[in-house]
Amino acid sequence: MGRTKEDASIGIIGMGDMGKMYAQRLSDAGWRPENFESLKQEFASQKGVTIFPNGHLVSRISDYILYSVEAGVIDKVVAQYGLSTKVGAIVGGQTSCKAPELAAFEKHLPSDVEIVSCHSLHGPKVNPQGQPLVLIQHRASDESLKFVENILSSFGSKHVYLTGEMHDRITADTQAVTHAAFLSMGTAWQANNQFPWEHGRWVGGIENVKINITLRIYSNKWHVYAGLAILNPAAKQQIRQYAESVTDLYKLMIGGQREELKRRVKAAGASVFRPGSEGQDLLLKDEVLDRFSLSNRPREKAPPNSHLSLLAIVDCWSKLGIVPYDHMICSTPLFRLWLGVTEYLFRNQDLLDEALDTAIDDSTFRSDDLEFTFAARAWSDCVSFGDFESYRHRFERIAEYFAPRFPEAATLGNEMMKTILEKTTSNN
Ligand SMILES: NC(=O)C1=CN([C@@H]2O[C@H](COP(=O)(O)OP(=O)(O)OC[C@H]3O[C@@H](n4cnc5c(N)ncnc54)[C@H](OP(=O)(O)O)[C@@H]3O)[C@@H](O)[C@H]2O)C=CC1
Ligand SMILES: O=C(O)C(=O)Cc1ccc(O)cc1
Repeated sequence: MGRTKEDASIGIIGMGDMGKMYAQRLSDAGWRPENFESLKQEFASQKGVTIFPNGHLVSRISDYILYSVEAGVIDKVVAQYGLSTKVGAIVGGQTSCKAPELAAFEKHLPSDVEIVSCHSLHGPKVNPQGQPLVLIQHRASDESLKFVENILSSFGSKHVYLTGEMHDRITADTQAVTHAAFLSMGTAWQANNQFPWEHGRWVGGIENVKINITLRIYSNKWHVYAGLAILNPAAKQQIRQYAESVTDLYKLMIGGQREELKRRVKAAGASVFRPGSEGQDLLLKDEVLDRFSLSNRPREKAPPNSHLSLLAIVDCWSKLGIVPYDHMICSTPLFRLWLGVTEYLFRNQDLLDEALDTAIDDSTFRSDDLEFTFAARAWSDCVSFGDFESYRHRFERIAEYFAPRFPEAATLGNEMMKTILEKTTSNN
């Protein structure tokens, strides 16, 4: 069948945040009866978008059908609508973990249907221009891949071609472990009953990024983070290694093993931040980091921090043989910020030594670091057990604690993301 972008009909099943973002940029969209009326109103003025009452009606008329539902329900939803797919159509998914999505397609779609999946590596409020967009030619001709590429070209994203397996391995590094670190920071702050920026110890620079990103994650939907961690086989091992690195380093800190701590952290640093990179520009700089503070204390008053979360991610990358710069092409904004603050610490020897000495000499951080260690292990267990409900429970309990602060953090966080993203593109 001769398909051209102009006469193609595109259907989206799952009109949540990402589905709506796609629909606004693309064509036809479909939804289920309970949301039908409100979506019809919401999209009434959007030219070229038709809201249908369910996924059957979307599937039977669309040339490209995109499932944009929670990763945890993909099998159920494809089982529901897959058989209604138009003969010869192409199907894809926008879920964050491809193993269950592609398995659902193989299991439930008729054999004449081709499969080209995708994944926008950013949230629904980030401008897709220049951000990575993964394309997976799973069961499709080159012509069909081109057709999908053409449809999605209006996003202006950078196309990255991967298999489903490669996608899951890379996003376990870039997304799942990054989220585990920020989730653990929020858990530790909540356990110690502190809004960190109201506390003299948590101000300026790196701390701004930690706080803003943590609040950003907790103000989002739990299922996005649960799905991409629990359903991704590679993520469990990596999150476990992060928790082990946190625990090992914490034990060295409370044991007063300065030399061993320094040796281990510096060896890890040398394997991640290879010699020769000293002259390169840092992803993040002081003036950018300092601009987005929820606290009103100036930088000079910011006392040193042990930065256990950052020391541990470098130890974790080193233990897993991960060179994070290799993943830049397939990175999310949060990952680039996370790498940016880590690099900021590790490429400044004075700052790194100060953090390591603080970790040994200054007991002010012990209770925070203890709670952080508990939290990293608890999130790792939660992901390993694969229990969505306990993940949800943990996430929502902590989100509730920070909820009164979401509005101010969102305003500042959005500005911070925008400014920092301009400086940390996936080209770096
Ligand atoms: N948010 C993000 O930052 C990103 C998310 N993703 C991925 O995109 C996917 C969607 O995420 P997001 O949009 O944020 O989440 P949302 O919760 O906003 O959207 C999911 C949507 O799927 C709908 N849905 C569930 N079951 C059905 C069904 N049987 N028929 C029709 N619709 C159904 C839900 O409807 P209802 O609410 O009525 O149940 C909901 O509107 C996820 O897999 C996520 O991992 C990818 C990149 C970024
Ligand atoms: O940047 C991040 O890691 C986010 O938290 C936003 C996000 C969430 C899920 C995705 O599949 C892609 C991006």
